Amino acid sequence: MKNVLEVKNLTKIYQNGRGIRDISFDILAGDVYGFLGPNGAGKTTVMKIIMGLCRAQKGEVKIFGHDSTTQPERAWQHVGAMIENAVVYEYMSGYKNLLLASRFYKDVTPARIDEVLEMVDLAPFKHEKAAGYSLGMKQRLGLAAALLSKPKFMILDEPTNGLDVEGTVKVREIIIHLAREHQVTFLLSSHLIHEMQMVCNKIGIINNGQVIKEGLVADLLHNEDETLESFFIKQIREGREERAK
Ligand SMILES: Nc1ncnc2c1ncn2[C@@H]1O[C@H](COP(=O)(O)OP(=O)(O)OP(=O)(O)O)[C@@H](O)[C@H]1O
Repeated sequence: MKNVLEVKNLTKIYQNGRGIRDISFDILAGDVYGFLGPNGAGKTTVMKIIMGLCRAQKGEVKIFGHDSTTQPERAWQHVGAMIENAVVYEYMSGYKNLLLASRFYKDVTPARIDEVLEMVDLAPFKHEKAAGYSLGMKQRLGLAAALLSKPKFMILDEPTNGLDVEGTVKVREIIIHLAREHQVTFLLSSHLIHEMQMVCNKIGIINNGQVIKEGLVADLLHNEDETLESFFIKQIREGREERAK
């Protein structure tokens, strides 16, 4: 199985002394990799570095074998990402927002814009100004933008942030469909651990800027009663007790 993402010894310490330390992990083709961690653990920082939105002090990132610092265009060529909040121009319609986003890519046609609007259930609202969209609709517009170029690897930071139950289920269905039918590989972060258990085959738990546990969900959960949520809480509490010693 080929490596889609290789992260090695990534370190970034902000001026306040917080950040991430020596983070390493790989994502293989076909993985739906869930990044789990409490608030402030470092998930967004890792994703931002992978996408070149901030710079690491140490370490390297390779995407499809291309170094993100020395070969950024090749590294990000087949990547779709939504990190932190969706970038939405409020004074434009949903459709025009996507038209603007499509200029970054060579082959995105108006038909593809309509296709992604359908996928995220925004087609009926496509000519309305985004200023009138709810938070969940803006989030779905951001996801539509990330889907535009038919990426082979998607990085989604809290993709269900602000979505209602139906929106959350919709995002889950999109991820499962793309992973199964189109072999799209994913790196996802979410606080909704139950959601992550439904879509991810592999997880990495990050706490205090370090990966403290990683593996296939099927290998990590030892008995039928154990859920990803109970496993996660156990790891975080054990880590806290260890640090208190
Ligand atoms: N620009 C910044 N300046 C200073 N500190 C920062 C900055 N961005 C993040 N941090 C700190 O780095 C640590 C990791 O933050 P990060 O946003 O990566 O965590 P996270 O796991 O994504 O959190 P959340 O689940 O709350 O989104 C936190 O302690 C945070 O306060």
